[in-house]
Amino acid sequence: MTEQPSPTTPLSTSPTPNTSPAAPEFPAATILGYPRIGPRRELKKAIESFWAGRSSAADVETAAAALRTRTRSRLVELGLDPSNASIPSNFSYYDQVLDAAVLAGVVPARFAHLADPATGRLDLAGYSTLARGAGDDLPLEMTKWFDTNYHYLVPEIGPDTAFRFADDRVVHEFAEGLAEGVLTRPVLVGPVTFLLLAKAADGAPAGFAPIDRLADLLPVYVQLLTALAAAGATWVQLDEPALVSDSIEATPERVLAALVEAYGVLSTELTRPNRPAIVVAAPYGGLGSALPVLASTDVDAIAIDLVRGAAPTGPVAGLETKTLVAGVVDGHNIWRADLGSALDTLESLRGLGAAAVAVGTSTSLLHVPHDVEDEPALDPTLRAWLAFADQKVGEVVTLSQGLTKGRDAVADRLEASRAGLANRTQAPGVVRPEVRGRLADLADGDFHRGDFATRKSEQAARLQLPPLPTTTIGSFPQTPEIRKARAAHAKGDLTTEQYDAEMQAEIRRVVELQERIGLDVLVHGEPERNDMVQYFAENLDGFAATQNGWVQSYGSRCVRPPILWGDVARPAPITVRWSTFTASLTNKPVKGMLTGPVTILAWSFVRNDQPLRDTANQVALALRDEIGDLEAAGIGVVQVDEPALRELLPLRAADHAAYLDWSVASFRLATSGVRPETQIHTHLCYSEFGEIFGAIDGLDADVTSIEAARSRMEILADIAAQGYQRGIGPGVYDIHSPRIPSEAEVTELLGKAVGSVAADQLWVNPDCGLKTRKYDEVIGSLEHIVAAAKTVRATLPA
Ligand SMILES: CN1c2c(nc(N)[nH]c2=O)NC[C@@H]1CNc1ccc(C(=O)N[C@@H](CCC(=O)N[C@@H](CCC(=O)N[C@@H](CCC(=O)O)C(=O)O)C(=O)O)C(=O)O)cc1
Ligand SMILES: N[C@@H](CCS)C(=O)O
Ligand SMILES: [Zn+2]
Repeated sequence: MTEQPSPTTPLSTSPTPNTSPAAPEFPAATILGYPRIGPRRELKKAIESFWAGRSSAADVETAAAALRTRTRSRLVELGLDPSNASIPSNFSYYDQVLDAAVLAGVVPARFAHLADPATGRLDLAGYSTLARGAGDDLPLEMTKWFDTNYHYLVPEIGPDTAFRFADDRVVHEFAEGLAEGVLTRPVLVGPVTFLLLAKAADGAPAGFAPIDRLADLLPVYVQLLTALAAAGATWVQLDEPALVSDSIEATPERVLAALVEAYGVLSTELTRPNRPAIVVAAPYGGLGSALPVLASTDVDAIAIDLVRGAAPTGPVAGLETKTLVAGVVDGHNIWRADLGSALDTLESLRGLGAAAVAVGTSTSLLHVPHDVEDEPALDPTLRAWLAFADQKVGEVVTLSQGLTKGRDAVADRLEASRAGLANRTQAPGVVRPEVRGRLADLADGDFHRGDFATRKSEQAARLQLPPLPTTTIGSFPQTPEIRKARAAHAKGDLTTEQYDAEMQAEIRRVVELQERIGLDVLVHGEPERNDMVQYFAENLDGFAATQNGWVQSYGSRCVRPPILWGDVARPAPITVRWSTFTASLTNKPVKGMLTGPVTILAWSFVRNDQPLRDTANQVALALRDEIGDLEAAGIGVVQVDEPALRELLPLRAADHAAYLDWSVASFRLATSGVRPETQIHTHLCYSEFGEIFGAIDGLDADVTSIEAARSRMEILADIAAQGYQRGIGPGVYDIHSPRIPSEAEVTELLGKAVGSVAADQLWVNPDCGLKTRKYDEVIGSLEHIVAAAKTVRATLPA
């Protein structure tokens, strides 16, 4: 964030014809992006230290620059060419969509005072405030990035938003690479996706959509491309994943028209060498009808996802002037590629008539950990089946050599790939007959509970709850002490007995706190869990956990997705001792807490050798046994979280029904073995749920808690309109923000809720778990929630 960008100049209204000289050759091997957080989460540590006031913005910049240097030199070492734009420059301090907003000066009015009045630029503190909020000023909304566990910040755009080229960090980082002898390829969110992912700013007239502002935004991209060309960039990558999704709030015609307009302007308004050559990348799925449209524009290369999407079956008009970048190496999962069949695919693409075919990854490698060689504790047999980001770079390089020099040139690596895959099918644990037998014996009755009315009255008699019962979603703050204890236990500095005693002490504190605040259904707070998926994976057969396999989930927050490699079974009860210990501390009902099968799959790297339905049902059977044990131990309420139910929804509408069929069935398989008086809850968050409302109903949970605070309960009207009968807990406290909602605010939200759904359906709870919050925020918020529930209860007819 150093140099001054040039002031905005208006675009001429009639594009000049494209008279550019031929584009420079696209690199034969590339990746669409590389992890940004660092192999030891260096960026997370640097930025969190800045937020905590322990270091300066300059310290963060030093750490970030070191990370970028390391990335460039590592990619050269792995075989990418430093001289031909094969190395992406895709750094971000928090999120690439936020970066695009900041680049274009899209700062919501509530944060406008943070920007430099002359340039519109934000410093690191201002940039962080957009992401994290300040006082009563809410941060940008965060939501799922396509069907991944990455989350982006949603830009707010209105009819009057002034676009300007406000931040040239991308240019600066390009120049930084060049100074080190590496000609990188800057990567940005493309203009169409940027606007399609944005939401209308508050106060925008009905019917306004951010994509209506495309013509006003494009001059910023023109200026950016000009600045990049002046700095020496030969290629720029514009990511347009919105093109592969049907869940975008615009008609397909509108999206395609925007595509033509955007790339028409960008490729003809400027002629090379006044702009870099443009590669448009479409990760996460097939382009469908957008491919011929994109091919008809003057962009210079198109990167397609051939892991999720299929190659076109015949020549595509317009491709003859473009490079087709074939994403044959999976950027989204960690299995080693079948190099032989990838080469078959690459060779077949020659028939499409493209000017050249280059080898790439299907998506950015943002979604996979850095290096499998950094996992010394992994079983060597399993390790040989895996490719993390660094190994995928090697695969891309090998494939490009195979494509250009012939298979003989890479025969040894093709053979190693084949042998690795052959061994995978034979290894012990991959197929367990007893698990397969149990699945084969399932009958329809295993997926259904009895009727809801009976369940409702039996549960009411057992639980004796007041109207508008209050509860939380499960986790309480994961304090540094808890994390330190877990790290010490892992190192052997704390015995298991000592560790368990510390966790029990934490549970005792959490129970006392909930009783003091007056919550109705208590939780144990999940202190013993490093993560809601990893913890279960560590306790189930068929999974492996990593030590350093961190993947960015949002901002500075990371996860270590487990590797689901074999048939899944539960060797012993997992949560029962924690829940029964909790129940022994209180007379109030205690809610057992589990993660559901779909979410366990969504947040793991899942085996790709059998249908997801079968893997989900294996996980579901393990959970069904766990729920049975909780019930037998006297736990009357069990919550099975499915925050990722919406995340795995396929991007193409045609694939929805099949997905919802298996995902809903796996939840029901997990939860339908209980007696009517046992209350099953589920919890959903991090997404818009309108599209899958029928599936939520189909889960047949007695109570569903759902994110709603930020959208001010809008979802409830839909729920009521659909005749939903079961319990519903719309979140009244946005846990993504450090802000403590006032009692009056929660009372107002609850008042709205009782106006939408029947009071006897309504539960009162936060939006999500409290693990990322601090105790001082949580205590105040929960006190306000309980007080508001009491106030609204008093208004209900007797
Ligand atoms: C609910 N969400 C989740 C998603 N995905 C998951 N897999 N899990 C989720 O909960 N997706 C949607 C949402 C939002 N996403 C996230 C993702 C990540 C976090 C989060 O808080 N991550 C933590 C790391 C959690 C973890 O694994 N903790 C471990 C290790 C902790 C650690 O860093 N240890 C230190 C040593 C400790 C010390 O000495 O102080 C180390 O290893 O260096 C644990 O607790 O044991 C994060 O910090 O990023 C939240 C929501
Ligand atoms: N039970 C989990 C759900 C998060 S989505 C928690 O409370 O953290
Ligand atoms: Zn949640």
